[in-house]
Amino acid sequence: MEVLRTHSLTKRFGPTLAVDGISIRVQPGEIYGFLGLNGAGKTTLIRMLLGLIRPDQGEVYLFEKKLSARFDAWNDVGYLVETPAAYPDLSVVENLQVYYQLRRLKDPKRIPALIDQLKLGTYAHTKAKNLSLGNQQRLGLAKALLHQPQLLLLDEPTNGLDPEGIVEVRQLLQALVAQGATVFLSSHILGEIAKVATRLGIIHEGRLVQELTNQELTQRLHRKLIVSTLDNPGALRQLSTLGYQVRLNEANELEITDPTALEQPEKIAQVLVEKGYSPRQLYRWEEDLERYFLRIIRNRPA
Ligand SMILES: Nc1ncnc2c1ncn2[C@@H]1O[C@H](COP(=O)(O)OP(=O)(O)OP(=O)(O)O)[C@@H](O)[C@H]1O
Repeated sequence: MEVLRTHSLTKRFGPTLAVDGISIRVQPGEIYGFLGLNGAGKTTLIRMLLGLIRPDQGEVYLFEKKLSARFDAWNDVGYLVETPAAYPDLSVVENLQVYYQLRRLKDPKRIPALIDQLKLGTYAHTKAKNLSLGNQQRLGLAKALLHQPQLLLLDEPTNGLDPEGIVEVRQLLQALVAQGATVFLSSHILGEIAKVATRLGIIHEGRLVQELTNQELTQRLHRKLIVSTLDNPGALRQLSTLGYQVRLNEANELEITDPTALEQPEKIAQVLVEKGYSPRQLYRWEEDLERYFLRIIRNRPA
């Protein structure tokens, strides 16, 4: 069963095509990370997944049920979209009590357990309007989790959190998935999302430009061996003669992209020493995630 599926989902705001024919499938137990720059269309997509805005075209299926006015599985969905809304003059506990009653929950231990889980204990009686952005986000997450939903739809869930909070949310999501939940979350930071998502969708200008697993992401990062000697043009000729893929970069260093050279850089060092081009420096360079992300969105087909 697919927990979430969209078919050619499209939304236009005047001249802006905010979401352009997006089809995605999310399986149970996945943490699907939806990644895009500001304005890429993430929030619009999540709002359509929640029925908060109506698509111009396409369909959404949650738990294989088509989203419509008759959709009846909202109790299985938890969400956090943009800055979480809370009753500003109610405390953290009171805010959660409102949602507890609206959801007709019957487990009085649930609220203290969540306050504990989201490390909101110190602020339990603080009015929502006086919380920091990070703690408002924690309260938003607590509300999303209150009814123990099977599917969580989270728009930028780490917004406003400090590095420790980001790690805690990551661990929390992993724990929820271990208990059987499925998560769909958006972010504009690949480095962050790559740490938690099992699969990634990259969105740019409303279009899904790439989908890949975390493993595929690691394999697709560019890697090269950077070498410098006292005579780089001479070393380049030597290595080319031996059949290596090598070039001089803008800094006049040797860049070797052969997989064999990357696996065994010591062989390159040995060859260069034998031919009289002793390396002064030799290191492996790996593309970072942000560079990868920018490369993918810039190289996309028109
Ligand atoms: N209600 C609206 N009216 C007009 N344009 C809108 C509306 N909502 C979104 N847009 C436009 O649609 C595009 C996608 O916006 P969206 O908020 O979905 O992007 P996003 O990826 O969530 O960005 P961010 O990370 O900044 O929230 C943007 O160009 C935005 O200006």
